[in-house]
Amino acid sequence: MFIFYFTVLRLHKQSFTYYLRLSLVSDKILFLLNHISYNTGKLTLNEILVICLKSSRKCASSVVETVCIIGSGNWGSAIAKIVGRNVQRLPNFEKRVTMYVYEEVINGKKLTEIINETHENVKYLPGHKLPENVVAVPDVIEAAREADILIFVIPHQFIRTICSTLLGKIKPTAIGLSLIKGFDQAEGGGIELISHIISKHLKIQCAVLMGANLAGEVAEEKFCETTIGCRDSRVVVVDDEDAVEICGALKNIVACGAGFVDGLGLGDNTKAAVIRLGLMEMIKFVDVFYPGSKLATFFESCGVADLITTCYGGRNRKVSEAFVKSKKSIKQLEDEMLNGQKLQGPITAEEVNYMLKTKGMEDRFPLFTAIHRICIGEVKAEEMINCIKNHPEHMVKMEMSEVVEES
Ligand SMILES: NC(=O)C1=CN([C@@H]2O[C@H](COP(=O)(O)OP(=O)(O)OC[C@H]3O[C@@H](n4cnc5c(N)ncnc54)[C@H](O)[C@@H]3O)[C@@H](O)[C@H]2O)C=CC1
Ligand SMILES: O=C(CO)COP(=O)(O)O
Repeated sequence: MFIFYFTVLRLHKQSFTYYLRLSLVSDKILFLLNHISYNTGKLTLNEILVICLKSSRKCASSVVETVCIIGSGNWGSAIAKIVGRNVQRLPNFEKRVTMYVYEEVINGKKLTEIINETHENVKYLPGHKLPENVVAVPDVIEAAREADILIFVIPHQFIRTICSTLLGKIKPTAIGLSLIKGFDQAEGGGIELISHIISKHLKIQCAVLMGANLAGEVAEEKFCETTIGCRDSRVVVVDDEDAVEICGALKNIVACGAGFVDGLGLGDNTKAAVIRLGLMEMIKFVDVFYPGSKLATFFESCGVADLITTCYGGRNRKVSEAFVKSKKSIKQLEDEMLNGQKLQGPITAEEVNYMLKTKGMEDRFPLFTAIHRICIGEVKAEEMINCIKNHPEHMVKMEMSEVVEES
């Protein structure tokens, strides 16, 4: 198994050959991203992609690929806007894109009907028109049945149900791309990556896309980067796809910590400390449980950039701040503040804690542990201060300075 990953900021003419080579096997997922280099004045990803597609064997054999988006929340709808537009202007894609919508009734009318009539997801991405070729479908089997490319973008707690519904109902040749940030609990006290659940249950390859991608800003077509992790034996770069995905899940826990700090009014210096210590725990987590990953991955968009954007502009931060100020439960605030959107951080903290506790390793990840305990009301948010002050990262530094002084 091999992987490639890239940060879109690196796209410029010099790297063209490199991407051309990669695209021969990864063209299916690259088409998503043309918006990212929007307005850079450099060779855009879309330009590269169009040329790549023309050179690919797939194009020569004129295979037409069908895309299905499984999910229609805030991020799912933003992605649908981009994908719907790109398939219209790229060859070799079926123009009709299906989008699975978890049906609900809004002001007496089904959300799927509203989307198909007004081309707007009025609940999860209001104010943005979706392309007319994006069709909302309430039955996930019907939405996915004909798809060659399945883009998974639902809150992570629903992935197992969706996978069991889709089992045996999709094309065996389909490939997956997961945009889902989170984990699931594995039997015996561990965690399972969402892309692994998809691959294992549906028996398809599944790449991941993670990055500093607040959906609202992406929908507004503001510049952003992202990181793709993709296993494909014909692509040789680094074997770090798990780390890309784990970054996306863990940063949501740290964002809750940043929200607690905001709620306590502790200021930007303290928040920066939480972000830094959170990053250190993310690195250690991957080192301990997924050894062999590359430190460089944490400096891609999926790592430090996503951590920063979520700790400043994300929903996990926002609700966690309100949690401290209001004394209501996280669940209550999620329902009151997010209008159906779902938080991933508190459940991910619980999943991670389930594993750390089973393995007797809570002490080695004190920030993740404290954030979980605060989320479930076991300790007060003020505990964050002790946790930061006594974090083992400081102890390591002290020991090192003592050694220097002694010598
Ligand atoms: N919103 C953002 O800025 C970003 C989100 N993500 C990730 O994308 C994933 C999806 O998040 P969003 O699109 O933001 O969703 P969301 O939180 O905005 O919306 C929740 C979605 O879940 C659906 N839903 C509710 N109950 C369901 C059920 N029982 N089964 C299936 N679906 C159900 C709702 O209909 C809605 O579409 C998450 O893992 C999130 O971390 C990643 C990058 C950015
Ligand atoms: O993942 C995100 C941005 O990349 C969104 O984070 P929130 O779920 O905290 O809004």
